[in-house]
Amino acid sequence: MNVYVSNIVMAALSFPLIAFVITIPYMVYQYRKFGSIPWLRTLVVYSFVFYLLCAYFLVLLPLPEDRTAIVPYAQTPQLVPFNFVHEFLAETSFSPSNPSTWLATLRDPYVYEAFFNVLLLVPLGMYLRYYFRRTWWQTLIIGFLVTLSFETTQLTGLWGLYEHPYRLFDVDDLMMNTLGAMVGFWMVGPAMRVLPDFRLVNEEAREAGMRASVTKRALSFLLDLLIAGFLGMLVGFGLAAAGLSGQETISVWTDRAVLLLCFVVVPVVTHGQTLGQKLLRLRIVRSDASRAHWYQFLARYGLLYLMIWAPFAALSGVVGLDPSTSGEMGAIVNFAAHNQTLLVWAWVVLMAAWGVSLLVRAVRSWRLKRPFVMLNGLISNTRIMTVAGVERERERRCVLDVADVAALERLIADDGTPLAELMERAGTAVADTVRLHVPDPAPVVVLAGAGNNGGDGWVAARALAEQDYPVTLITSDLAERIKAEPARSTALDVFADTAERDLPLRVLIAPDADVLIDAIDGAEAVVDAILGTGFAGDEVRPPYAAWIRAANRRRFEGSRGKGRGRHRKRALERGRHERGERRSAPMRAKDAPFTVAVDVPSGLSAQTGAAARPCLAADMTVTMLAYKPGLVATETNRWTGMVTLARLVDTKPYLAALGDELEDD
Ligand SMILES: NC(=O)C1=CN([C@@H]2O[C@H](COP(=O)(O)OP(=O)(O)OC[C@H]3O[C@@H](n4cnc5c(N)ncnc54)[C@H](OP(=O)(O)O)[C@@H]3O)[C@@H](O)[C@H]2O)[C@@H](O)CC1
Ligand SMILES: [K+]
Repeated sequence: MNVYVSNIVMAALSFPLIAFVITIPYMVYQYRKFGSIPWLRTLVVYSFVFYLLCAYFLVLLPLPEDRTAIVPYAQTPQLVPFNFVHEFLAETSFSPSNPSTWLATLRDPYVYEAFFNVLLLVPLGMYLRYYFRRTWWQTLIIGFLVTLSFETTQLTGLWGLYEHPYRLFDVDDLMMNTLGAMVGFWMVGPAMRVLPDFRLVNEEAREAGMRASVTKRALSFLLDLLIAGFLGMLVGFGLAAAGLSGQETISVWTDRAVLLLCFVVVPVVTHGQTLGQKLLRLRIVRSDASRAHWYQFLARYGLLYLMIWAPFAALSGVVGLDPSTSGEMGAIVNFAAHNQTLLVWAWVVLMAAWGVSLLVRAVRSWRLKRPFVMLNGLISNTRIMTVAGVERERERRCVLDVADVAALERLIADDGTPLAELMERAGTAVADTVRLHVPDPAPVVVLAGAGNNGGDGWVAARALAEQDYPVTLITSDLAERIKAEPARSTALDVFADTAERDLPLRVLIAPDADVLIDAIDGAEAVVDAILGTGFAGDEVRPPYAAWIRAANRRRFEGSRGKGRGRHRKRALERGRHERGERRSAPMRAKDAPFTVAVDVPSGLSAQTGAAARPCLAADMTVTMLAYKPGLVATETNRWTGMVTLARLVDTKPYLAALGDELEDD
C-alpha cells in the first residue's frame, strides 16, 4: 500500500516540472487550433497528464537496485488467464458460504492487487470517452495497448535499460487493466449528461478565439523574443568565430539588426506577421483592419524598444550612473547625467502620464469589452488582431445593398452556378451551423416561409434529417403551391426525397396554434426560414406573425410546460418583447432552443435594420453571399445574435464585376 502512495507522491513532485515543459507547446497548439484556451480544457488536459504520470510511476517504480539485478519471480511470464483466482482459492480459507471469511478476503494481496489493476485504467476509460470522444471498441483497443505497453516495459526491463525483467509480465494484469478502461468508459456515460460537452466548449473557444487576447499577444511576443534571442546567440557565435566577440559596439548593432529583422523585416515580408504571430495566427494591421505599411511596423516596435529601454537608461543617468558602463544607451545616459533635476522631473511627469494613459486604456478596454491598446499601437495606428478576426472585419466592411445582392446572384447564375445550387449550399450551411451547436441528433423545427428564404429552410431540413435529426418543417402551404423559384422545385424535391428515403422529416402544413407551440416546445433548435431579403413593411402578416411570436415566447419564457407562475403570466400579458417595445433586450430562457435565422431574422429589414412587429430574435444569423446593411448596425444584434457569413461561392471576381457595373450606373 505504501508503495502506491509513495509512487503517487513521486508523480506529484515531478508534475510541476512536466507542466512547465509542456505549457508553451500546449498553449501554442491550443491557440492555433481553437484560438482561445478555456480553463475547463486546461483542467482536463493537465489532470490527464498527471494521471498518466501516476499510472506510469505506479507501474514502473520502484526500479531494481542495479542493471544486472535478477528478480526471481519476474523471470517467467505468467500466461495463464485467471491464474490469480486459482492461486487465491488455493491459498486462502475463503468460502462464499461463510460470511466471516469475506472481510479477510479484502485484505488478501491477490484481491486488492486485482482491484488496483482494474482501478488503474478506470480514469483512462473516462478520459477516452468524455474528452477524446472514443467509442467503446476504440477504448477497448487503446486500453489494451496501454496495458500492453506497461507489461512489455516491465518484461524488457525498461526497454533494455535493465538486463532482466524486474516485474512479472502477467496476462491477468492485461485483462484487469483493460477491464478497468471499460469500467471507466461505462461509468462516465451517465455523468456526461451533466458534464459540459467539449464539442460546444470548442465551438465557444473558437468564437472567443476571434479576439486577440492579452495573453495570446503576450505569448506571441515572448516567442518572438525567444526567436530573436536564439538568432542573437547564433550571430554571437559567428562574431566569436570571426574574432570580433569583444567589441561592444558591434554586438550592440548586431543585436539591433536582429530585432529589426524579427520585428520589421519579417512583418514586411509576411504582410504583418512576426514569426511568433504567424505561429499563433495573429496579424498586425491598421486600426481599421487594413494592411499596415512598413514604417508602421518600424514605428510600432521602435517605440516599444524605446519605451522599454529609454526610461531605464534615463533613470540610470538620473541616479548618476557612469555613462560608460551603461552601454548601448550611452548618449541618453550622458545627456541625462548633465541635466539631472530637469530630467528627474521630466521622467516623473512622463512616467505618471504613461501610468494614467495605461489606466485609461485598461478601463476603456474593460468597459467597452474591446482589446487593450498599447501606447505604441496607438501612436503607430496599428493593432494586433487574429487572422480570423481580420477576415471577419473585412467581410463586415464589404456590405451590399439588398438590390446589389440580387444583382450579384444574377451574375453568379449567368456564370453557371444556378440559384437552385446556391439554395442547396445556403441550406447546407444553415444545417452545419445547427449541428455545430446541437452536436447530437435532437428535435429541430424549421419554420419555412413561401419565398426563397423558405427554400433554404427546406434544404436545411433535409440535410439535418439525413444526419438523423428528427425534423418538423412548418409551412403555410403545400409545396406545389409555393410561387417562388427555385424554392418551389426544391421543396417538391425534398418532399419526394423524404418519402423515398424514409427520412425523419415531417411536414406540418398551416398547423393550428397548439400544434405549432407543441412542436417548438420540444425542439432543441429552431431554424427561422420564414422571411429573408424579400420581406417588406412594418408589420408581419399572418400566419408568419404567429410563428414568430411562438418562437420568441419559447426563447424568452421557456417551454409551455415549465414555469406556469405568476411571473410568467405577467410576462405573457405584457408580451412586450414581441412588439419590440422593450428598451433592453430581454433575457434568453435557460432551456431556450438554439435559434438560427437564415439570411436575416424574419421581420428585420435586411436593408435598413428596422424591426417590424413582431421580429424574430435569433442566437445566430447565417447570412448568404455578403453582409447586408441591416445586419451590421449594432442595435440590430439583439435580433440577429452573432452574424456569420456563408460565402456560397468565391464572390471576389463577381464583386469586382459588380463594382464596375455600379460605377457605370
Ligand atoms: N441572395 C442569394 O444569393 C440567395 C438567396 N437565397 C434566399 O432567398 C431569400 C430571398 O428570397 P425571396 O426574394 O423569395 O424573398 P423572401 O425573403 O423569401 O420573402 C418573400 C416572401 O415574403 C413574403 N412577405 C413579404 N413581406 C411580408 C410581410 N410584411 N408579411 C408577411 N409576408 C411577407 C412574401 O409574400 P407575398 O408578398 O408574396 O405574399 C413572400 O412569400 C434570401 O433571403 C435567401 O434566404 C438563397 O436561397 C440562395 C442564395
Ligand atoms: K429568415
